[in-house]
Amino acid sequence: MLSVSPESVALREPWQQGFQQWHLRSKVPQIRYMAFLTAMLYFLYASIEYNMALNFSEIRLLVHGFIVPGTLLVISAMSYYPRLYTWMRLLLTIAPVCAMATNLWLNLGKPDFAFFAPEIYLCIFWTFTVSGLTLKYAISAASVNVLMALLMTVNRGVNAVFIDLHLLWITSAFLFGLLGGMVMEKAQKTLYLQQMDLAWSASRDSLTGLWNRAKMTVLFEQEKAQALDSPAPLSLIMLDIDHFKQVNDTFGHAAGDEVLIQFSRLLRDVTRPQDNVGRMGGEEFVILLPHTRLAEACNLARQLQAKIHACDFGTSGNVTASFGITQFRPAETFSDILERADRALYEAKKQGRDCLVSLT
Ligand SMILES: Nc1nc2c(ncn2[C@@H]2O[C@H](COP(=O)(O)OP(=O)(O)OP(=O)(O)O)[C@@H](O)[C@H]2O)c(=O)[nH]1
Repeated sequence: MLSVSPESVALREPWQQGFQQWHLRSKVPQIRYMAFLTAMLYFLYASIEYNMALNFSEIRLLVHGFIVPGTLLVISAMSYYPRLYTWMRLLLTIAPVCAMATNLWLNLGKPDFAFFAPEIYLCIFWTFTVSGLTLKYAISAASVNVLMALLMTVNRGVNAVFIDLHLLWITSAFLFGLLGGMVMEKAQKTLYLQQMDLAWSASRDSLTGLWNRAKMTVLFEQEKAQALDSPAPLSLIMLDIDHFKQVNDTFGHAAGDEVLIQFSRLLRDVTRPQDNVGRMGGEEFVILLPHTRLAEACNLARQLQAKIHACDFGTSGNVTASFGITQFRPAETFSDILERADRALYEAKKQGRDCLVSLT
């Protein structure tokens, strides 16, 4: 069973906004198929009504056989076009209200009202659990419907024997519908958070919270596409803490971990929001710098070096790092640019560490 830790939730930025977008998207297939199925059932409803030779049978045929299913089929078709989603939801919110109003208009005060009353209850329940509307919209539409049904039927045109049952069914439809809608939305929220949790742990280094190697590869591909499109420069810094083995050997593995965490925080603080900082493993880090030339990357590396010098890493005191810096060449892969940065870093280590080497 997956658990959603508050820490990772907090690190995931404003997830509510992400959830709303994800939730709306996840509802699209439901809206598509349920609108289609409901349209088919309305065709059936219209044909039964027509065969019963009721009052207003032409109007019933027009409403239940054309207007309502027509609207539902339009909603179903709109689900294929993302740019129409706002209109699709609006229509879907209005549709049950129109269906309810039409039912009351056609049947209220008639002796056979009770035959057609189930559509009222079903409509309320449908809005919450079947329609595909999110809870907020479903509550709005169902509340309007309940108010309308109550105002129009209580003391007006509904048989006194039937009224208590009528009220019971309206209340039940609303409460069961609301409960169903709430349970579904809660389940989807949990699912979304679990999905986010999995995505988070699959892309992050668990010790430092920086991007891991796999995610850095993906980010590189995205930045590369943008760099080629714009076109714009893209640079990379590879840095490695010097003599880190000694930190572990002298102060213990826990102190070494603390240095890695603090070092990562420093990298995040000094870099810009658009820069991607990753831990490639051990005490080796990579920073991908979009819209940055080699000379600018060297400046940033110098700033980092100064911050590292000035930082007190607790038990372990001061540490230094070596830097390999390079700029992206069109058509090269992540392995290619890493290999060049690694050569520069090796050279920096060879030159005595705590220094920068750049390779074009
Ligand atoms: N505490 C801690 N240590 C780690 C972690 N991952 C790797 N190490 C240690 O990092 C050390 C890296 O040592 P080396 O590769 O010899 O590098 P170095 O001592 O920094 O030497 P230079 O890079 O040549 O300056 C090893 O002792 C690893 O055990 C980690 O997650 N936590």
